[in-house]
Amino acid sequence: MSINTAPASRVWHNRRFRRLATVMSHIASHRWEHPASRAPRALRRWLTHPGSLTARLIARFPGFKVKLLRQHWARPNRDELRALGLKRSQLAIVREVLLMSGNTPLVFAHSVMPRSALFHGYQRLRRQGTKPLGATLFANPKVRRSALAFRGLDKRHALYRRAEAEVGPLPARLWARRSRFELGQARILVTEVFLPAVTP
Ligand SMILES: C=C(O[C@@H]1C=C(C(=O)O)C=C[C@H]1O)C(=O)O
Repeated sequence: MSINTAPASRVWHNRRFRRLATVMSHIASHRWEHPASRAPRALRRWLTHPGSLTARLIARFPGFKVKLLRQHWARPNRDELRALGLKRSQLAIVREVLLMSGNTPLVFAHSVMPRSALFHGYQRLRRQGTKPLGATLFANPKVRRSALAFRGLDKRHALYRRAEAEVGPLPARLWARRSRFELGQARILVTEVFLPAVTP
């Protein structure tokens, strides 16, 4: 019977390396990334569509409507603060909607609009109501959109849990995209979580 005679230090280093590899792969699977290559093929065209998601949904689904869930002052999630360059203490208006086809939810959208953006550039968004955000943003030629970033979401992510709270049980993994809409110095962050009905 061979006994593992590797010096204790090498065993320790292997354990440490395995732990580091586990942490790195956890971070990697929880990073917003640019290629949507890991997303299901059927969803990739939706995820990477550069234009208005509202317009694309209206073209493909009957009875489009925006169900406003809430639009309130709140503290953005930690990864949203980073994406908008905000400090932890800074509040923003958080707008959450379901984009629907009749009574079927298609997308859970979560938009973060910092106070500075609402008073310097995006004044009209304070009273957006059930008018799709995209109708306002894409109508303004001065608005610039950042590159789209993508990630898979599961129960560990706050936006997965919010979507599930609104629409009920969901598949274990959803795919989302997000981008910044910039108007001069003003910027808002829009995240769209795609629900199963988008790719029936
Ligand atoms: C940015 C767009 O606006 C859509 C409508 C939203 C809303 O009304 O809150 C939020 C995100 C988008 O899915 C778009 O149509 O691309």
